[in-house]
Amino acid sequence: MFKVAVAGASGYAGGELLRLLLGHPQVQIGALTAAGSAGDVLARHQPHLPALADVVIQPTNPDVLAGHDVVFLALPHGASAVLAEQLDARVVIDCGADFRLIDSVAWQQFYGTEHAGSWAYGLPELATAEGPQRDHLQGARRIAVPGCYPTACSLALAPAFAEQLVQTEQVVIVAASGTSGAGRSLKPHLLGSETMGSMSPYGVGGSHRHTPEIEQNLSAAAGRPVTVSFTPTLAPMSRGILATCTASIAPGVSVDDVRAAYENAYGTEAFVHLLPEGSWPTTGAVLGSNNAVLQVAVDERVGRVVIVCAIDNLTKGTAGGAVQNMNLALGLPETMGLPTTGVAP
Ligand SMILES: NC(=O)C1=CN([C@@H]2O[C@H](COP(=O)(O)OP(=O)(O)OC[C@H]3O[C@@H](n4cnc5c(N)ncnc54)[C@H](OP(=O)(O)O)[C@@H]3O)[C@@H](O)[C@H]2O)C=CC1
Ligand SMILES: CC(=O)N[C@@H](CCC(=O)OP(=O)(O)O)C(=O)O
Repeated sequence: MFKVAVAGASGYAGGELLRLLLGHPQVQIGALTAAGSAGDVLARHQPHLPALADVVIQPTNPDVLAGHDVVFLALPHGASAVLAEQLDARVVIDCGADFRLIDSVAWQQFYGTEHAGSWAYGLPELATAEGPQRDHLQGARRIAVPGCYPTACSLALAPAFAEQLVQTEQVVIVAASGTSGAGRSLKPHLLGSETMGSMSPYGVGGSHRHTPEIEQNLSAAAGRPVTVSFTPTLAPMSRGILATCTASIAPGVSVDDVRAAYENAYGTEAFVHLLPEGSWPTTGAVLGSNNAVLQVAVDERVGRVVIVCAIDNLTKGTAGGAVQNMNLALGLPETMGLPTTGVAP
Protein backbone atom coordinates (compact mmCIF):
# COMPACT_ATOMS: atom_id res chain seq x y z
CA MET A 1 0.00 0.00 0.00
CA PHE A 2 1.14 3.55 -0.75
CA LYS A 3 0.43 6.39 1.68
CA VAL A 4 -1.01 9.34 -0.21
CA ALA A 5 -1.61 12.97 0.85
CA VAL A 6 -3.85 15.49 -0.91
CA ALA A 7 -3.09 19.22 -0.57
CA GLY A 8 -6.12 21.27 -1.60
CA ALA A 9 -8.52 18.64 -0.26
CA SER A 10 -11.39 21.12 0.16
CA GLY A 11 -11.38 22.13 -3.54
CA TYR A 12 -13.00 20.61 -6.61
CA ALA A 13 -9.86 18.85 -7.87
CA GLY A 14 -9.07 17.64 -4.34
CA GLY A 15 -12.59 16.25 -3.95
CA GLU A 16 -12.37 14.36 -7.22
CA LEU A 17 -8.91 13.02 -6.32
CA LEU A 18 -10.30 11.69 -3.05
CA ARG A 19 -13.32 10.11 -4.78
CA LEU A 20 -10.94 8.17 -7.04
CA LEU A 21 -8.33 7.39 -4.36
CA LEU A 22 -11.01 5.89 -2.08
CA GLY A 23 -11.60 3.26 -4.78
CA HIS A 24 -7.91 2.59 -5.43
CA PRO A 25 -6.79 -0.80 -4.06
CA GLN A 26 -3.15 0.23 -3.46
CA VAL A 27 -3.77 3.55 -1.68
CA GLN A 28 -3.99 4.43 1.98
CA ILE A 29 -5.21 8.01 2.40
CA GLY A 30 -2.98 10.12 4.66
CA ALA A 31 -2.95 13.88 5.31
CA LEU A 32 -5.65 16.09 3.79
CA THR A 33 -4.69 19.76 3.77
CA ALA A 34 -6.00 23.18 2.67
CA ALA A 35 -5.63 26.87 3.64
CA GLY A 36 -8.56 28.70 5.26
CA SER A 37 -10.54 25.45 5.52
CA ALA A 38 -7.92 23.86 7.83
CA GLY A 39 -9.61 22.75 11.05
CA ASP A 40 -12.90 21.88 9.32
CA VAL A 41 -14.08 18.30 8.93
CA LEU A 42 -14.02 17.20 5.29
CA ALA A 43 -17.81 16.70 5.23
CA ARG A 44 -18.25 20.49 5.21
CA HIS A 45 -16.53 20.70 1.83
CA GLN A 46 -16.90 17.26 0.22
CA PRO A 47 -20.38 15.95 1.10
CA HIS A 48 -20.09 13.23 -1.58
CA LEU A 49 -17.32 11.44 0.41
CA PRO A 50 -18.98 9.98 3.55
CA ALA A 51 -16.04 7.61 4.14
CA LEU A 52 -13.88 10.65 5.00
CA ALA A 53 -16.60 12.80 6.58
CA ASP A 54 -14.92 13.08 10.01
CA VAL A 55 -11.37 13.65 8.82
CA VAL A 56 -10.07 17.03 9.98
CA ILE A 57 -8.38 19.12 7.28
CA GLN A 58 -4.85 20.19 8.25
CA PRO A 59 -2.83 23.24 7.20
CA THR A 60 -0.70 22.88 4.08
CA ASN A 61 2.99 22.76 5.00
CA PRO A 62 5.98 20.44 4.45
CA ASP A 63 5.74 18.96 7.98
CA VAL A 64 2.11 17.83 7.56
CA LEU A 65 2.90 16.47 4.07
CA ALA A 66 6.08 14.63 5.20
CA GLY A 67 6.27 10.84 5.36
CA HIS A 68 3.98 10.09 2.39
CA ASP A 69 4.83 8.01 -0.68
CA VAL A 70 2.80 10.30 -2.92
CA VAL A 71 1.66 13.91 -2.50
CA PHE A 72 -0.95 15.37 -4.84
CA LEU A 73 -0.97 19.18 -5.05
CA ALA A 74 -4.40 20.56 -6.01
CA LEU A 75 -3.61 24.18 -5.16
CA PRO A 76 -3.93 27.52 -6.99
CA HIS A 77 -1.18 28.39 -9.46
CA GLY A 78 1.94 29.58 -7.70
CA ALA A 79 1.25 27.79 -4.41
CA SER A 80 2.66 24.47 -5.71
CA ALA A 81 5.99 25.92 -6.78
CA VAL A 82 6.63 27.39 -3.34
CA LEU A 83 5.87 24.09 -1.59
CA ALA A 84 7.20 21.52 -4.04
CA GLU A 85 10.90 21.84 -3.32
CA GLN A 86 10.31 21.22 0.40
CA LEU A 87 8.50 17.89 -0.05
CA ASP A 88 10.19 14.56 0.73
CA ALA A 89 7.66 12.28 -1.01
CA ARG A 90 8.89 9.75 -3.56
CA VAL A 91 6.30 11.05 -6.03
CA VAL A 92 4.79 14.55 -6.21
CA ILE A 93 2.01 15.21 -8.71
CA ASP A 94 0.96 18.81 -9.37
CA CYS A 95 -2.56 19.38 -10.69
CA GLY A 96 -1.81 23.08 -11.19
CA ALA A 97 0.05 24.82 -13.99
CA ASP A 98 3.34 25.68 -12.24
CA PHE A 99 5.51 23.00 -13.89
CA ARG A 100 3.71 22.41 -17.20
CA LEU A 101 5.45 24.80 -19.58
CA ILE A 102 8.99 24.27 -20.86
CA ASP A 103 9.30 27.81 -22.26
CA SER A 104 9.91 30.35 -19.49
CA VAL A 105 9.17 33.27 -21.87
CA ALA A 106 5.70 31.85 -22.60
CA TRP A 107 5.20 31.33 -18.86
CA GLN A 108 6.05 34.99 -18.14
CA GLN A 109 3.77 36.18 -20.93
CA PHE A 110 0.70 34.17 -19.91
CA TYR A 111 1.09 33.86 -16.11
CA GLY A 112 3.05 37.02 -15.35
CA THR A 113 5.17 35.46 -12.61
CA GLU A 114 8.61 33.87 -12.42
CA HIS A 115 8.81 30.45 -14.10
CA ALA A 116 9.28 27.65 -11.56
CA GLY A 117 10.60 25.09 -14.08
CA SER A 118 9.14 22.07 -15.83
CA TRP A 119 8.36 18.51 -14.71
CA ALA A 120 7.50 15.40 -16.72
CA TYR A 121 4.29 16.30 -18.57
CA GLY A 122 1.52 13.96 -17.50
CA LEU A 123 -0.43 13.08 -20.64
CA PRO A 124 0.54 9.42 -21.25
CA GLU A 125 -1.43 9.05 -24.50
CA LEU A 126 0.21 12.07 -26.16
CA ALA A 127 2.07 11.02 -29.28
CA THR A 128 5.30 13.02 -29.68
CA ALA A 129 7.85 13.01 -32.48
CA GLU A 130 10.32 11.55 -29.95
CA GLY A 131 8.05 8.65 -28.96
CA PRO A 132 5.11 8.20 -26.59
CA GLN A 133 4.91 10.59 -23.66
CA ARG A 134 4.09 7.57 -21.46
CA ASP A 135 7.79 6.54 -21.54
CA HIS A 136 8.73 9.70 -19.58
CA LEU A 137 6.16 9.00 -16.86
CA GLN A 138 7.04 5.45 -15.90
CA GLY A 139 8.97 5.77 -12.64
CA ALA A 140 8.88 9.59 -12.72
CA ARG A 141 9.17 11.36 -9.36
CA ARG A 142 7.72 14.78 -10.24
CA ILE A 143 4.80 15.07 -12.68
CA ALA A 144 2.82 18.08 -13.96
CA VAL A 145 -0.80 17.19 -14.75
CA PRO A 146 -2.00 18.96 -17.92
CA GLY A 147 -4.69 21.63 -17.86
CA CYS A 148 -8.18 20.40 -18.67
CA TYR A 149 -8.48 22.21 -22.02
CA PRO A 150 -4.98 21.12 -23.14
CA THR A 151 -5.90 17.51 -22.29
CA ALA A 152 -8.95 17.54 -24.58
CA CYS A 153 -7.41 19.65 -27.35
CA SER A 154 -4.08 17.79 -27.45
CA LEU A 155 -5.69 14.36 -27.52
CA ALA A 156 -7.94 15.65 -30.31
CA LEU A 157 -5.22 17.01 -32.57
CA ALA A 158 -1.91 15.27 -31.77
CA PRO A 159 -2.36 12.19 -34.01
CA ALA A 160 -3.13 14.40 -37.02
CA PHE A 161 0.11 16.31 -36.41
CA ALA A 162 2.16 13.22 -35.59
CA GLU A 163 1.16 11.74 -38.97
CA GLN A 164 1.67 15.09 -40.78
CA LEU A 165 -1.96 15.06 -41.99
CA VAL A 166 -2.60 18.76 -41.26
CA GLN A 167 -0.84 22.12 -41.64
CA THR A 168 0.87 23.66 -38.62
CA GLU A 169 -0.84 27.05 -39.10
CA GLN A 170 -4.50 28.08 -39.00
CA VAL A 171 -5.42 25.60 -36.30
CA VAL A 172 -8.66 26.77 -34.68
CA ILE A 173 -10.11 25.44 -31.41
CA VAL A 174 -13.32 26.49 -29.71
CA ALA A 175 -14.00 24.63 -26.49
CA ALA A 176 -16.80 24.73 -23.93
CA SER A 177 -16.19 23.99 -20.24
CA GLY A 178 -18.42 23.40 -17.25
CA THR A 179 -18.13 25.90 -14.42
CA SER A 180 -16.22 23.56 -12.06
CA GLY A 181 -13.20 24.24 -14.28
CA ALA A 182 -12.90 27.61 -12.60
CA GLY A 183 -12.51 26.12 -9.11
CA ARG A 184 -14.56 26.61 -5.99
CA SER A 185 -13.49 30.04 -4.79
CA LEU A 186 -16.09 32.78 -5.25
CA LYS A 187 -16.02 34.58 -8.60
CA PRO A 188 -18.81 37.11 -9.25
CA HIS A 189 -19.13 36.26 -12.97
CA LEU A 190 -19.66 32.60 -12.06
CA LEU A 191 -22.67 32.95 -9.79
CA GLY A 192 -25.52 30.60 -10.67
CA SER A 193 -27.62 33.49 -11.94
CA GLU A 194 -24.85 34.51 -14.35
CA THR A 195 -24.18 31.04 -15.74
CA MET A 196 -27.50 29.18 -15.68
CA GLY A 197 -29.13 29.14 -19.10
CA SER A 198 -26.31 31.16 -20.69
CA MET A 199 -23.04 30.50 -22.54
CA SER A 200 -20.22 33.01 -22.72
CA PRO A 201 -16.74 33.30 -24.26
CA TYR A 202 -13.70 34.37 -22.25
CA GLY A 203 -9.94 34.56 -22.75
CA VAL A 204 -10.71 35.62 -26.34
CA GLY A 205 -8.02 36.80 -28.78
CA GLY A 206 -5.24 34.36 -27.91
CA SER A 207 -4.97 35.48 -24.29
CA HIS A 208 -5.97 32.26 -22.47
CA ARG A 209 -3.07 30.72 -20.56
CA HIS A 210 -3.75 27.28 -22.00
CA THR A 211 -2.80 28.47 -25.50
CA PRO A 212 0.98 27.98 -25.06
CA GLU A 213 0.41 24.61 -23.36
CA ILE A 214 -1.69 23.35 -26.30
CA GLU A 215 0.95 24.68 -28.73
CA GLN A 216 3.71 22.97 -26.72
CA ASN A 217 1.93 19.60 -27.01
CA LEU A 218 1.04 19.91 -30.69
CA SER A 219 4.56 21.07 -31.55
CA ALA A 220 5.92 17.99 -29.75
CA ALA A 221 3.57 15.84 -31.84
CA ALA A 222 4.44 17.54 -35.14
CA GLY A 223 8.17 17.84 -34.46
CA ARG A 224 7.96 21.52 -35.53
CA PRO A 225 6.24 24.67 -34.20
CA VAL A 226 2.44 24.71 -34.27
CA THR A 227 0.36 27.86 -33.64
CA VAL A 228 -3.23 27.75 -32.45
CA SER A 229 -6.21 30.10 -32.19
CA PHE A 230 -7.91 28.96 -28.97
CA THR A 231 -11.22 30.34 -27.65
CA PRO A 232 -12.70 28.93 -24.43
CA THR A 233 -16.36 29.30 -23.56
CA LEU A 234 -18.27 28.70 -20.36
CA ALA A 235 -21.28 26.38 -20.54
CA PRO A 236 -24.16 26.02 -18.05
CA MET A 237 -23.11 22.64 -16.64
CA SER A 238 -21.00 21.70 -13.65
CA ARG A 239 -18.60 19.30 -15.39
CA GLY A 240 -17.36 18.56 -18.88
CA ILE A 241 -15.33 19.91 -21.78
CA LEU A 242 -16.30 19.70 -25.45
CA ALA A 243 -13.45 20.81 -27.72
CA THR A 244 -14.11 21.38 -31.42
CA CYS A 245 -10.80 21.52 -33.26
CA THR A 246 -10.21 22.26 -36.94
CA ALA A 247 -7.08 22.44 -39.08
CA SER A 248 -6.22 22.70 -42.77
CA ILE A 249 -5.72 19.29 -44.24
CA ALA A 250 -2.49 18.44 -46.09
CA PRO A 251 -2.79 17.85 -49.85
CA GLY A 252 -4.09 14.40 -50.80
CA VAL A 253 -5.21 13.37 -47.30
CA SER A 254 -8.60 11.60 -47.15
CA VAL A 255 -10.99 11.05 -44.28
CA ASP A 256 -9.93 7.38 -44.30
CA ASP A 257 -6.31 8.45 -43.74
CA VAL A 258 -7.42 10.59 -40.78
CA ARG A 259 -9.52 7.79 -39.27
CA ALA A 260 -6.68 5.30 -39.71
CA ALA A 261 -4.26 7.66 -37.87
CA TYR A 262 -6.60 7.92 -34.88
CA GLU A 263 -7.31 4.18 -34.81
CA ASN A 264 -3.57 3.61 -34.88
CA ALA A 265 -2.86 6.18 -32.14
CA TYR A 266 -5.60 5.18 -29.72
CA GLY A 267 -6.64 1.62 -30.68
CA THR A 268 -4.92 0.09 -27.65
CA GLU A 269 -5.61 2.92 -25.17
CA ALA A 270 -7.88 2.20 -22.21
CA PHE A 271 -9.18 5.75 -21.83
CA VAL A 272 -9.10 7.40 -25.27
CA HIS A 273 -11.70 6.21 -27.76
CA LEU A 274 -12.45 7.04 -31.38
CA LEU A 275 -16.21 6.60 -31.64
CA PRO A 276 -17.80 4.55 -34.43
CA GLU A 277 -18.60 6.56 -37.56
CA GLY A 278 -21.76 8.61 -37.14
CA SER A 279 -21.49 8.93 -33.31
CA TRP A 280 -20.37 12.24 -31.86
CA PRO A 281 -18.83 12.98 -28.44
CA THR A 282 -20.98 14.46 -25.67
CA THR A 283 -19.93 15.62 -22.25
CA GLY A 284 -22.75 13.60 -20.70
CA ALA A 285 -21.23 10.36 -21.96
CA VAL A 286 -17.92 10.84 -20.12
CA LEU A 287 -19.27 12.18 -16.82
CA GLY A 288 -17.31 10.74 -13.90
CA SER A 289 -15.13 8.55 -16.14
CA ASN A 290 -11.47 8.88 -17.08
CA ASN A 291 -12.39 8.64 -20.76
CA ALA A 292 -11.76 10.98 -23.64
CA VAL A 293 -14.04 10.29 -26.63
CA LEU A 294 -13.33 11.55 -30.12
CA GLN A 295 -14.81 11.77 -33.59
CA VAL A 296 -13.22 12.97 -36.83
CA ALA A 297 -14.60 14.35 -40.09
CA VAL A 298 -13.23 16.12 -43.14
CA ASP A 299 -15.02 19.21 -44.45
CA GLU A 300 -13.91 18.81 -48.07
CA ARG A 301 -15.58 22.04 -49.18
CA VAL A 302 -13.07 24.10 -47.13
CA GLY A 303 -10.27 21.53 -46.90
CA ARG A 304 -10.32 21.22 -43.13
CA VAL A 305 -10.34 18.34 -40.71
CA VAL A 306 -12.80 18.63 -37.80
CA ILE A 307 -12.09 16.71 -34.60
CA VAL A 308 -14.35 16.82 -31.56
CA CYS A 309 -13.27 15.57 -28.13
CA ALA A 310 -15.22 15.31 -24.86
CA ILE A 311 -13.77 14.76 -21.39
CA ASP A 312 -14.88 15.27 -17.80
CA ASN A 313 -12.66 18.21 -16.77
CA LEU A 314 -12.38 16.96 -13.19
CA THR A 315 -11.64 13.32 -14.11
CA LYS A 316 -9.50 12.86 -17.25
CA GLY A 317 -8.94 16.65 -17.19
CA THR A 318 -7.46 16.70 -13.67
CA ALA A 319 -7.82 14.07 -10.95
CA GLY A 320 -8.22 10.98 -13.14
CA GLY A 321 -5.22 12.02 -15.16
CA ALA A 322 -3.33 12.60 -11.93
CA VAL A 323 -4.11 9.10 -10.59
CA GLN A 324 -3.20 7.58 -13.99
CA ASN A 325 0.16 9.34 -13.66
CA MET A 326 0.58 8.08 -10.10
CA ASN A 327 0.03 4.52 -11.34
CA LEU A 328 2.74 4.96 -13.98
CA ALA A 329 5.13 6.56 -11.51
CA LEU A 330 4.70 3.74 -8.99
CA GLY A 331 4.84 0.89 -11.53
CA LEU A 332 1.18 -0.06 -10.95
CA PRO A 333 -1.20 -1.00 -13.79
CA GLU A 334 -2.03 2.30 -15.49
CA THR A 335 -5.80 1.84 -15.21
CA MET A 336 -5.88 0.83 -11.53
CA GLY A 337 -8.68 2.53 -9.58
CA LEU A 338 -9.91 4.53 -12.57
CA PRO A 339 -13.45 4.43 -14.00
CA THR A 340 -13.72 3.53 -17.68
CA THR A 341 -17.50 3.88 -17.76
CA GLY A 342 -19.54 7.06 -17.38
CA VAL A 343 -22.83 7.86 -15.67
CA ALA A 344 -25.92 8.14 -17.88
CA PRO A 345 -28.38 9.67 -18.43
N1 LIG B 1 -11.21 22.50 -11.62
C1 LIG B 1 -10.67 21.95 -12.71
O1 LIG B 1 -11.39 21.48 -13.63
C2 LIG B 1 -9.21 21.86 -12.86
C3 LIG B 1 -8.33 22.32 -11.90
N2 LIG B 1 -6.99 22.17 -12.10
C4 LIG B 1 -6.04 22.72 -11.15
O2 LIG B 1 -6.13 22.14 -9.88
C5 LIG B 1 -5.81 23.10 -8.89
C6 LIG B 1 -6.96 23.18 -7.91
O3 LIG B 1 -8.11 23.60 -8.62
P1 LIG B 1 -9.56 23.53 -8.02
O4 LIG B 1 -9.70 22.36 -7.14
O5 LIG B 1 -10.48 23.71 -9.15
O6 LIG B 1 -9.55 24.86 -7.10
P2 LIG B 1 -10.45 25.17 -5.81
O7 LIG B 1 -10.49 26.64 -5.71
O8 LIG B 1 -11.73 24.44 -5.91
O9 LIG B 1 -9.60 24.56 -4.60
C7 LIG B 1 -8.37 25.11 -4.23
C8 LIG B 1 -7.82 24.35 -3.04
O10 LIG B 1 -6.54 24.88 -2.68
C9 LIG B 1 -6.58 25.34 -1.32
N3 LIG B 1 -5.73 26.53 -1.22
C10 LIG B 1 -5.97 27.75 -1.72
N4 LIG B 1 -4.91 28.57 -1.50
C11 LIG B 1 -3.99 27.83 -0.83
C12 LIG B 1 -2.70 28.10 -0.32
N5 LIG B 1 -2.12 29.29 -0.48
N6 LIG B 1 -2.07 27.10 0.32
C13 LIG B 1 -2.63 25.90 0.49
N7 LIG B 1 -3.86 25.58 0.02
C14 LIG B 1 -4.52 26.53 -0.64
C15 LIG B 1 -8.03 25.62 -1.04
O11 LIG B 1 -8.23 25.54 0.35
P3 LIG B 1 -9.28 26.45 1.17
O12 LIG B 1 -10.62 25.78 1.03
O13 LIG B 1 -8.79 26.35 2.56
O14 LIG B 1 -9.22 27.80 0.56
C16 LIG B 1 -8.69 24.47 -1.80
O15 LIG B 1 -8.56 23.26 -1.08
C17 LIG B 1 -5.56 24.43 -9.61
O16 LIG B 1 -4.19 24.62 -9.83
C18 LIG B 1 -6.27 24.21 -10.92
O17 LIG B 1 -5.71 24.98 -11.91
C19 LIG B 1 -6.51 21.52 -13.18
C20 LIG B 1 -7.32 21.07 -14.16
C21 LIG B 1 -8.75 21.26 -14.10
C1 LIG C 1 -14.02 27.17 -16.78
C2 LIG C 1 -12.66 27.67 -16.36
O1 LIG C 1 -12.51 28.75 -15.83
N1 LIG C 1 -11.63 26.86 -16.61
C3 LIG C 1 -10.27 27.18 -16.24
C4 LIG C 1 -9.36 26.06 -16.66
C5 LIG C 1 -9.29 24.92 -15.70
C6 LIG C 1 -8.00 24.14 -15.83
O2 LIG C 1 -7.71 23.14 -16.35
O3 LIG C 1 -7.03 24.77 -15.55
P1 LIG C 1 -5.72 24.87 -14.81
O4 LIG C 1 -5.35 23.60 -14.22
O5 LIG C 1 -4.73 25.33 -15.79
O6 LIG C 1 -6.08 25.90 -13.83
C7 LIG C 1 -9.78 28.44 -16.95
O7 LIG C 1 -10.22 28.75 -18.03
O8 LIG C 1 -8.82 29.03 -16.42
